[in-house]
Amino acid sequence: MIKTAEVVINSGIRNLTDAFTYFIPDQFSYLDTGWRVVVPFGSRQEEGFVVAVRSEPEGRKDELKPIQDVLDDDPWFDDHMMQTARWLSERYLCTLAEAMRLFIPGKKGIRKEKFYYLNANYAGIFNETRTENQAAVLEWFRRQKIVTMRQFQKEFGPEARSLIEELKQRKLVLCSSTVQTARVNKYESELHLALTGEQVTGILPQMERKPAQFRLIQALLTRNLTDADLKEMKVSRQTVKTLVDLEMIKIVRKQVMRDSYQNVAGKYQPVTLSPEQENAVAAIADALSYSRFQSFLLHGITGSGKTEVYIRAVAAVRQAGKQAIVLVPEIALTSQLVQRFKARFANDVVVIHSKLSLNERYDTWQRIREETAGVIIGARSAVFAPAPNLGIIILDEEHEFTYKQEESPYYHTRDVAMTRANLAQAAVVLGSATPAVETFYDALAGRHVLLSLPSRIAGAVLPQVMLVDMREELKKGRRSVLSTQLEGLLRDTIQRGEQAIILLNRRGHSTFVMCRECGHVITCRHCAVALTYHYAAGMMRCHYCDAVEPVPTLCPACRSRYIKFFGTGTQKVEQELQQLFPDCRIVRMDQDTTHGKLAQDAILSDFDAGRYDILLGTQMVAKGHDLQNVTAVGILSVDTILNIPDFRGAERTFALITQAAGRAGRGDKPGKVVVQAYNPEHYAVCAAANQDYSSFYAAEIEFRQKLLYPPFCQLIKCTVAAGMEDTARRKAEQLAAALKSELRPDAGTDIIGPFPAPVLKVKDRYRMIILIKAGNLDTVKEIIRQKNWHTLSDTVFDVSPISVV
Ligand SMILES: Nc1ncnc2c1ncn2[C@@H]1O[C@H](COP(=O)(O)OP(=O)(O)OP(=O)(O)O)[C@@H](O)[C@H]1O
Ligand SMILES: [Zn+2]
Repeated sequence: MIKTAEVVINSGIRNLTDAFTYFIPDQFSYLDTGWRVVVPFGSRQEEGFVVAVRSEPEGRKDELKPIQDVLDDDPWFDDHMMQTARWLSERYLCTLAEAMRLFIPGKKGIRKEKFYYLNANYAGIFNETRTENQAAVLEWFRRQKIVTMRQFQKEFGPEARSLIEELKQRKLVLCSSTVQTARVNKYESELHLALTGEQVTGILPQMERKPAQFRLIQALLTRNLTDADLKEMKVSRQTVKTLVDLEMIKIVRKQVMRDSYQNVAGKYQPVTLSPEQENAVAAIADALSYSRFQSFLLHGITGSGKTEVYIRAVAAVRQAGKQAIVLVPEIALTSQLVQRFKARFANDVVVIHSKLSLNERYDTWQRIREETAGVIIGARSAVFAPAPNLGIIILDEEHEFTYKQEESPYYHTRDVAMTRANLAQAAVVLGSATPAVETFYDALAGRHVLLSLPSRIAGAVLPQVMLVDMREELKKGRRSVLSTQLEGLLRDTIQRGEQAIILLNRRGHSTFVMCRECGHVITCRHCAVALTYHYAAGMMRCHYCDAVEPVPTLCPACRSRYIKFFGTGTQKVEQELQQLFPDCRIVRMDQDTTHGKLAQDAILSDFDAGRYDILLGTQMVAKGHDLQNVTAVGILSVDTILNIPDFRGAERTFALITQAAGRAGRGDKPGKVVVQAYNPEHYAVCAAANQDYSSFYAAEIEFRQKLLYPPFCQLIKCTVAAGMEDTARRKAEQLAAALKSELRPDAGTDIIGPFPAPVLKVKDRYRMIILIKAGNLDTVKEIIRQKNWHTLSDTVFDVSPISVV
């Protein structure tokens, strides 16, 4: 019998749904499910994941290719990860490899490197073809034996590439490639004593005449020393060498873990929990003590102290020797939370985010796997952190849409968290002031234990909200984007030396550029949307594909000169504010001002330190910040979201207004909020102005039930894209027809569309949408899988989409 492995290939190719069988050579006989390996695949070498091993008859050996190499010292995927990956691939219609790669740092575990060497038979050809230049290169090659392109470029500069190509064509130089793990460990040497303490005491007196050696040995008696320590102690290399040669001390190579958050620290100020916090913590701790799966919805109004509850729950988990994953919607906007956790748990905390280098990511993964890190903070991908001993997963601001991945696999972090925790018999805490409608529905149905924090900490109250009807303002002849009421509120606030936040969910200066004569709106060449005017850059920009164009002086349609800017973005509001309050210090925060790595952090901490009076920006300004001196918030026409034809429009509007309003009056001074709306009668706007989740939920759940939307049905959004509008339409119609004919009429499934996406063209691709609604998606998914529709290159199936448009 021989041993074989079923391997899925980590190549990122979506239509590679099958596993391939490889022969396991004797030296790798220990291989089992979950190992990462290198296998020959076509003419290349690829990374593969072993998903099963078998014994097969000897005869099979000749048909199979062998596994070439093994990537790690132990299996990367444990049993729970494997099960979670299988579940992901079932639920979200992706391949097993696509699901498994979510668990590894970076998308690939291997790196390919090409190297070049002289053709062994070169001598003959060499003599005929030498030019001076080539001779020099060949001579260099002969000395180097094997070179990489990088080494070659270093020696021969920018011409290197064409030189090598030429030599390759003449067969003077040959090329081959190797595969290496993508990971590069970092090591540091450390000095240790090679003698026992007793031996040292014996010889120390004799060393007094050698003060440098004496000092070094004495220091080593208390601790091991790094290079940095030696430098500081001014110990010379010679001293070290002498003692090493005498075998009194030894140099030990030690792996160092890179951690860019190592120096983030703060002082933890223990607080006395409010009775409600106390209840919540007790309920979670109770579930933890039984080590069984339990999920909680922590519904606490803004400023009710949810973070403190998370910290206590995590402390309980750590005390039990288990690990905690704390998920946040966006790491760049969460430095306050990270600081509070670092203050409490110091370097037991690791932070995962997209800007980590691949190597730091590997180090972080290692610390998690070895359980030397117990608190893992990160955005959605951190739900895949390889914690072997999981006790709790927390989702802060669980309603945020960033928890849904908008590319394949289209997973929702909340669902993954529930699945992982269930396997690990761990707890899940979903925290929010404005829970997702589906989450609250599940809590009422008993699927999550509902914990409430109905009041703000330490007697602080929710801010007073004033709802302003902007249509009335216009009737009164006020054309400014700021209502009279908001202008008054800002004036008072600044006069008192307090701060204000203004939210507008559109960046740029003007949201479209139009010819007044013929009505022509300037649109992107690649996308079916109007270009936005950006004042600072003096350019128009597409918010879908980032294309930039100059503002024309003449209308491209009618040659008129009456080009005008319409609509309002954050840049324009900034100008208007500056005109109204010339002495006021204003800072803007939106995608245009936050390109740098820590720009958002810097803006927030400057604002918190009082270096500005007004913080103005897109939704970024509304998220979770706890700023003591902010007493006023202005919310400008956020209800335009309601015009987007999507069933989550009301939920988004309610959450955004409530969260933004919740930034006011968190310190000891009361807050005031002005909400400017064009739809002030809409239940989402009214309920948000009253900061009343229950009345919003009651209205919203009725709407969802009436029109049959989640949680009363399940959805798949299918998008068909093509370079030509006709092609996209035809393909979508064919797919919709095929779906309908495959489904039995009584299957309780509804196929809607195809209809054009609201922005029909993005990046030169036309997009048609088909919506599949069903009480249960199992049959539909089975059909899609059988027909292999999910592997079509121009078709995407988004299971449980965040929006239907
Ligand atoms: N028991 C307590 N005693 C005193 N202060 C507390 C207590 N619990 C929390 N706080 C403080 O109250 C403030 C609000 O808490 P926190 O930021 O956790 O609220 P939150 O519920 O997360 O709010 P949001 O949903 O608006 O982000 C913080 O400054 C926090 O330090
Ligand atoms: Zn565009």
